[in-house]
Amino acid sequence: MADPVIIAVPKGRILEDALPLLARAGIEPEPAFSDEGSRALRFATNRPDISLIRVRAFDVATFVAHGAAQLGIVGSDVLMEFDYSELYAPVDLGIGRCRVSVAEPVELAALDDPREWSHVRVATKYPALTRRHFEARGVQAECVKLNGAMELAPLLGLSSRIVDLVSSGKTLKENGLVEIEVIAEVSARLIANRAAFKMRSAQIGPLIDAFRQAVR
Ligand SMILES: Nc1ncnc2c1ncn2[C@@H]1O[C@H](COP(=O)(O)OP(=O)(O)OP(=O)(O)O)[C@@H](O)[C@H]1O
Ligand SMILES: O=P(O)(O)OC[C@H]1O[C@H](OP(=O)(O)OP(=O)(O)O)[C@H](O)[C@@H]1O
Repeated sequence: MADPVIIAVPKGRILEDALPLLARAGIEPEPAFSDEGSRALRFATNRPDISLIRVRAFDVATFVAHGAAQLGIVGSDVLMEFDYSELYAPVDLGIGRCRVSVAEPVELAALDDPREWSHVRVATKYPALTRRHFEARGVQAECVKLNGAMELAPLLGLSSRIVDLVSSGKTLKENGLVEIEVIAEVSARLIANRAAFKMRSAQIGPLIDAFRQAVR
């Protein structure tokens, strides 16, 4: 039998919504997969030709881009940050909906005019996306890379603005920040390694179709 197709799935918040989607696509992982307490990283499924790995959200794109996994589920925020040419993102899965936005303290927003900026210092998990966004309108962005808790940066003087994910807006509100600009809408995508998609189309093509059907 051909090697199993490996699907990389992020742990964290997308995992919960990804499980019903996998089930609708006919993929039932072994029970340990949805047990956050399990230390295993690779899991079997009801399909002997498919196995799953559970990795950090940003690493899903890396595993698939390098062909270590053939398919993956990842937020479009991650795809925009990395911009990997080896990835093909054929299906919008409609889960993990949020937006990438610029935010700043309420008091600053009352006086601020973003059209006058020529330079901005931003704390973010998305430095490439942020630089690209501001460059497009002639603003130089100096990014301080953080991996979480971006909302603390303005409170503690690390940067006056942040670029982060916003969904309900609760995190911004509780930290005295307001959204001043939406950079992009985000949702999770099914991604495929382009070379694997070409070389193993008989295995991977029907799986992509199964995900397409599952989101209908
Ligand atoms: N508030 C949110 N609402 C909806 N989707 C979100 C939200 N926050 C994050 N996401 C989506 O879920 C993905 C993973 O986010 P999550 O917060 O689980 O990762 P993380 O904890 O930052 O990851 P890691 O622990 O690997 O750094 C994001 O890339 C994004 O696409
Ligand atoms: O607008 P809201 O509904 O409040 O959601 C936004 C929050 O969700 C994400 O963080 P998450 O909770 O995933 O934690 P993290 O800091 O580990 O990324 C994001 O980084 C924001 O902090």
